[in-house]
Amino acid sequence: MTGLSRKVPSHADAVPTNDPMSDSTAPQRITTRTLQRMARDGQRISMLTAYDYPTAQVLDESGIDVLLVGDSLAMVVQGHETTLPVTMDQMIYHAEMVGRAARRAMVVVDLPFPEGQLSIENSLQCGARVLKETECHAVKLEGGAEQSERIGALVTAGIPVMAHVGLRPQNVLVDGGYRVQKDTDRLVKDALAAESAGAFCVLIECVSREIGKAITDAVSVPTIGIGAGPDTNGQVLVTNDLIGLTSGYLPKFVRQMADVRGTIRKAVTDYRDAIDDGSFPGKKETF
Ligand SMILES: Nc1nc(=O)c2c([nH]1)NC[C@@H]1CN(c3ccc(C(=O)N[C@@H](CCC(=O)O)C(=O)O)cc3)CN21
Ligand SMILES: CC(C)C(=O)C(=O)O
Ligand SMILES: [Mg+2]
Repeated sequence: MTGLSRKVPSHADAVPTNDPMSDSTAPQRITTRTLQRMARDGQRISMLTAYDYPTAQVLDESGIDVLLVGDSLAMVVQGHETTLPVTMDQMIYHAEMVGRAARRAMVVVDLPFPEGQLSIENSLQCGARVLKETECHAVKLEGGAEQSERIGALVTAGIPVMAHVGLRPQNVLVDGGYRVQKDTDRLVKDALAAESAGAFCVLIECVSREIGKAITDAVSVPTIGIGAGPDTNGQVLVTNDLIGLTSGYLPKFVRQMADVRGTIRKAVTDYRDAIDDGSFPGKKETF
């Protein structure tokens, strides 16, 4: 432990305001500046994926700082083998639900394959759709140095960008699988290029602890790791992995903190058994 502490904020921390147009019970929204201040003050940033309204609501109420409408929804919600099939329209549909639910958290939306690889103008259109059609606040884009120009154009247009370096799941077919990334020089260069281009934060996936620290030391924007060790400014996981809703293989970096599949299975089999033996509906559930 490093003695760093993490205040768990809640909706009770709402900042009162005299503005009659603003909801005085609303908690103060996490922004790009909040994240930068947290990183500077040594306060760790928590981030999780969210794909729907009720889940986003409970994550937001629990004090998670950043919600990610990840393109992992292709795998954990849609049941695809990779993140490649999910479309921009589908991302928008889920981003609408998550944006509607989040009151305190900043909400970031992945640009799905291949929207972050086509023309810069196309990426601007996608980023603008996220800001105009959903109540979300930023986009995330896989890539580093080679994405500098695109990141710059998005930020200039008023669209905040989180860069995603290290393992890039949208490259899985080229790479032939998900591998820990080892090229320190290239990874540090990617993060520095993303920062210079205007990214407000760098997400680092699947690298050694040493590389996670080297990147965090090299850049002045916050870093958020997934499988990047404990020295990044924040951590992110796929919520379904965290709560035990994912079936099958879990990456080494996951800590499964609950067994929601088991909880649902028990509720559902209890329900089935209660129908079976005639005990449901009982007196209390009958008019
Ligand atoms: N459910 C889920 N969780 C995730 O974290 C996740 C997704 N889906 N989909 C998109 C990407 C893909 N991710 C992955 C998937 C697998 C590994 C993996 O198998 N890693 C190996 C390392 C192999 C090596 O040693 O190079 C491991 O052992 O964890 C890593 C990241 C992270 N993302
Ligand atoms: C794994 C995280 C970082 C992500 O990009 C996603 O959920 O799509
Ligand atoms: Mg993603």
